[in-house]
Amino acid sequence: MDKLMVEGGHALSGQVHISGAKNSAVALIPAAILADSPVTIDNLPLISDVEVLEDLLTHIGADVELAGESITVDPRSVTPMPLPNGKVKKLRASYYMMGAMLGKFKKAEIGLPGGCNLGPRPIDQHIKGFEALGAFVSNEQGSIYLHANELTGARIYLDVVSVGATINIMLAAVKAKGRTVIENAAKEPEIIDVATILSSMGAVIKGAGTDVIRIEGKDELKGCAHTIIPDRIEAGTYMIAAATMGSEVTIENIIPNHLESLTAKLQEMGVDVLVKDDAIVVRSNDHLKGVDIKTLVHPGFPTDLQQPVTSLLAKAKGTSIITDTIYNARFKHIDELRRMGADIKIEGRSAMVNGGLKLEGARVKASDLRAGAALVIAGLLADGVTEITGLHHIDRGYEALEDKLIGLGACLWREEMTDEEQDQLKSS
Ligand SMILES: CC(=O)N[C@H]1[C@@H](OP(=O)(O)OP(=O)(O)OC[C@H]2O[C@@H](n3ccc(=O)[nH]c3=O)[C@H](O)[C@@H]2O)O[C@H](CO)[C@@H](O)[C@@H]1O
Ligand SMILES: C=C(OP(=O)(O)O)C(=O)O
Repeated sequence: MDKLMVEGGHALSGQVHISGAKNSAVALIPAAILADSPVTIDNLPLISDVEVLEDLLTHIGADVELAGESITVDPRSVTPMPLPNGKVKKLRASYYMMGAMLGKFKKAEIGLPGGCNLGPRPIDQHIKGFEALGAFVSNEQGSIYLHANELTGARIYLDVVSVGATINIMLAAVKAKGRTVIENAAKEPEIIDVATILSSMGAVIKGAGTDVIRIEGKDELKGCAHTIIPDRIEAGTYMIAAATMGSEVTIENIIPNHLESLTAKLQEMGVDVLVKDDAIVVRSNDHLKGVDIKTLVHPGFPTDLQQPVTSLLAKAKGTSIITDTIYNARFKHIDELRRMGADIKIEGRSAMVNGGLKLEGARVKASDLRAGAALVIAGLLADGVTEITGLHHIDRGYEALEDKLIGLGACLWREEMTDEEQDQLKSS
């Protein structure tokens, strides 16, 4: 088991290339089994969530071939084999195997998903959607059992705007008889990406990216080729790192309007942000001021950038309040930032950051993916060396994080943990 050592104080400059979106990739790979012939997906992020999904698809009989950042899934031998806990627990998005297998086979047996521990993450809206399409759903001993005699299109109003439920219902509904309408649907760019691949397979989907999505089910879907959109959260993480430590950093291979809410907040703080066609240039300075931020569904400020941006707010002078309206317990990074000298208090769903204090390197633990990103950014800023454990969380969602940061001039490296350190980590 490794820990990440980050030596702070090095300015960042240069270009960083952004990978394909994790939250698209993890839906597109399960979607591939809906086709009757091979599906090729390009711009694949090389992250552990993707590796686990490849294993899950292989386990159910798909022929999966990887070539660099391209994956080809031949779904012709796939069977509705149960996917119990184990690998399924390693990521959140294994829940997309429910929608995809229900659509394909009218049955599925899948362990409850894992993913970042951000407080309660129910899947009641996914289940409500599957039931509306005609599935019988039960939850026994940590697994969800789904089966349907027939899937029939339905009108489904989501009580909570949910990315996962919207996509999962789309995956099942493309194979249902007749029309499905999802109301109060999520509008994140990854939903449009899923609609695009399903449309390339021959599905008819209208309204993805708005809060009403209409789907005409099809008996057969064909193979296709698809390129994943850039990862707006990875891009946002590098924008925040650049705003924290950058002289001039260009974030390349992105769709800038996916990042408007972050761009606006950075500008409000006094960061110079130049938006180009497929890149953003971030120039920082030492006179940043604190701002208030509220996370919202897209196109609002993404909850997945709430933790990384907290490290930047710790640098900015004055008080900032950051409120997470999506997850009320997404604050496990705060204790660790405090260990590094940050002055942050939590009140309900908000963190109050008294910024402008010096941070010192410390031993800290990443409790989840974006907490890890927050600690790396704090480590870049802090005096001395920060030791970060819990790297498996970071590896779920950031391709080549160290290489990309080293390319910008940061100083960081992995070291193997001693047996004693591993024991301490397990008992903490
Ligand atoms: C793999 C993936 O794409 N993960 C993203 C996805 O997670 P995920 O799809 O799990 O998040 P949702 O959009 O579903 O969750 C939004 C909110 O709705 C609640 N909820 C959700 C479903 C449900 O059935 N019932 C319910 O109450 C959740 O607890 C949460 O408070 O969107 C989140 C919100 O943008 C992001 O943080 C995650 O990075
Ligand atoms: C919360 C996240 O991921 P997941 O939903 O996969 O746990 C994230 O990407 O920040």
